[in-house]
Amino acid sequence: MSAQTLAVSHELKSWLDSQIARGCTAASLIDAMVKSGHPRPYAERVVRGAAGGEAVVDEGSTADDGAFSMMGEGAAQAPNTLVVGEREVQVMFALAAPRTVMFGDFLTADECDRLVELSRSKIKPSLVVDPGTGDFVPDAARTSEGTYFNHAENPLVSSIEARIEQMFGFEPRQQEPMQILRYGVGAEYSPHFDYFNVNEAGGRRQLERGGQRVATLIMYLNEVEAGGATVFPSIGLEVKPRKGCALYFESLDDAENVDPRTLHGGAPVGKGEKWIATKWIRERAYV
Ligand SMILES: O=C(O)CCC(=O)C(=O)O
Ligand SMILES: [Fe+2]
Repeated sequence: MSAQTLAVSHELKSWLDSQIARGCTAASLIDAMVKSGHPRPYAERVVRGAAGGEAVVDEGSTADDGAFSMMGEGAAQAPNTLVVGEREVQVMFALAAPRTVMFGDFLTADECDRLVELSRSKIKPSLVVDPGTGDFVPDAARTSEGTYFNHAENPLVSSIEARIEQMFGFEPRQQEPMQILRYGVGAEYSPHFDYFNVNEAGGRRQLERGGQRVATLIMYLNEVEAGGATVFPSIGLEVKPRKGCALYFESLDDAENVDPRTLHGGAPVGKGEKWIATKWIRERAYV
């Protein structure tokens, strides 16, 4: 299976074929898939492929039960382990709204160590998007240091980008470049939204670069001795960093509106340091 091939279960494929044969529109199929828990970008790509007569189904794929898309089937039926290419990713917890899922073993310990190693020499104080201009500027609310990797900058980054596509259906070009953050003792990232505010000039400027941020994946690269949780104050959720785990959340609700319940931040580190890699996902290709 190539990195670009989407995993589609045989059940989903036959359901799509039967619905298309009945004359259902692509839009209604996509809506039905979203209602049953599939991420919308995955649904759109699968349906577009199916309607064009080229539904992507891979007979030999071990991921053919749909990776993340399988999780929409309800807690009792949803698998606790997702097979993504050659990896087995654990589902640690799942919250329905805002859709938030913690995955274990998303990265290997070795992948985490290599990302930290490659970043250590090039990190600088972190920037945030200026609401007025849309430029990236330093900010007291974000006392971490950071750097980033361009798309496919090295084979490790490429393989993580491909894994995100296989797991969630987000093509690499929809993924912003991978951001790396390091927080020392006391460093934090105050609660914020990852989505852009259409009422601010800077937000509108960012929206021109591939649309809204629809989802975020925060990958934890080390064990933090104390503090450093990712906190969601509006819903009372606190996620402790665990090396190799990845926290996924969707910034848009089922009606495709930005969801203020996704307010989140990085709590101050109490002891040790905290390293994360973040992928923000756009509606369309990031330009
Ligand atoms: O440090 C954290 O846990 C949160 C990071 C974050 O919010 C982001 O990268 O957008
Ligand atoms: Fe964030």
